Amino acid sequence: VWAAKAWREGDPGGTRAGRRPRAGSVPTGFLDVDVTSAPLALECLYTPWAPGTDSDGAPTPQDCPRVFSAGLDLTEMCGRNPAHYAEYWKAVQELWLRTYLSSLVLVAAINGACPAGGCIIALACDCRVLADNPKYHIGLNETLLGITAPFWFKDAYVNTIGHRASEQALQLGYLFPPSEALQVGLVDQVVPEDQVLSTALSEMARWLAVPDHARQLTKNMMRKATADRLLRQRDADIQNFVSFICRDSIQKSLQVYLEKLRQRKG
Ligand SMILES: CCCCC/C=C\C/C=C\CC/C=C/CC(=O)SCCNC(=O)CCNC(=O)[C@H](O)C(C)(C)COP(=O)(O)OP(=O)(O)OC[C@H]1O[C@@H](n2cnc3c(N)ncnc32)[C@H](O)[C@@H]1OP(=O)(O)O
Repeated sequence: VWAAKAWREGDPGGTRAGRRPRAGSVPTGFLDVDVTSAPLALECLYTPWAPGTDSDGAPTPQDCPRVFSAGLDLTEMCGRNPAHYAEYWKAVQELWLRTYLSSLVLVAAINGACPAGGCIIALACDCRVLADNPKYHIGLNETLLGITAPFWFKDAYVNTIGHRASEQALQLGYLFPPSEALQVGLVDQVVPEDQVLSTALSEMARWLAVPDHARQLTKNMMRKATADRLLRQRDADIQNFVSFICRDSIQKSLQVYLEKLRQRKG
């Protein structure tokens, strides 16, 4: 995810400088969210979680080829205690709210698989450019893990692809290949893999050409109601998540899913 400031400074690679956790950052287990300077924190957003990385530093696209984001780190939702789940979910909410409500222009350059939590971060951006590779699926696949997408994931989906398409895709846990993602409006452009970053930069230029104050006010006008819905019930959402994830049946489902992933690897 590239944010406007780094682009303006002509140094998108400068985003790498912020990879390591800094003082004031919240260890989320998938990304370090700087609670002291929200807009700055967004400059170093990369992927929530990707194979081969850990919470010591956010991965870069180069570190994890083929994966934009594997979604939320399932090991954070398995075999832990309720206090851990509550803290984790609060951080997930915080990440989404800050991304979704950012006044910066955010363009998602999606150069790999983008399931669930990865999709939700991409959806929080203003625009999505996806590499044309049949393996790069995007969508909310929670039901296939035996879990439910929270209402605010669903809201972001509905806002982007509409009610009927969301209803179907959410129930089926469907992951869209690039051509279908474009067709349904889940992404805005599908381009050859080596053109993802240049296309994202062109998109960024297009959005930045609009007077900032007008664009920001409009963005806020369009997004406020959705964000407010979560803001009004953040604590209840955390409690729902904790009681849901603590269920024996859900823990079992997640463990089975993780085990399948590990076996698939071997
Ligand atoms: C009625 C009341 C309702 C109340 C509801 C309230 C709240 C809602 C409740 C819960 C919502 C929780 C929301 C979760 C959102 C998510 O993001 S869930 C995560 C979804 N992600 C996935 O399904 C992706 C799974 N991964 C893959 O498909 C592949 O890994 C990949 C991304 C396509 C990459 O493939 P690749 O071949 O490159 O890598 P590997 O498959 O070999 O993976 C390597 C390694 O990584 C492990 N792993 C993969 N994904 C995850 C993950 N998301 N978390 C943790 N670990 C992961 C994989 O197991 C391998 O591990 P290793 O063998 O130990 O190296």
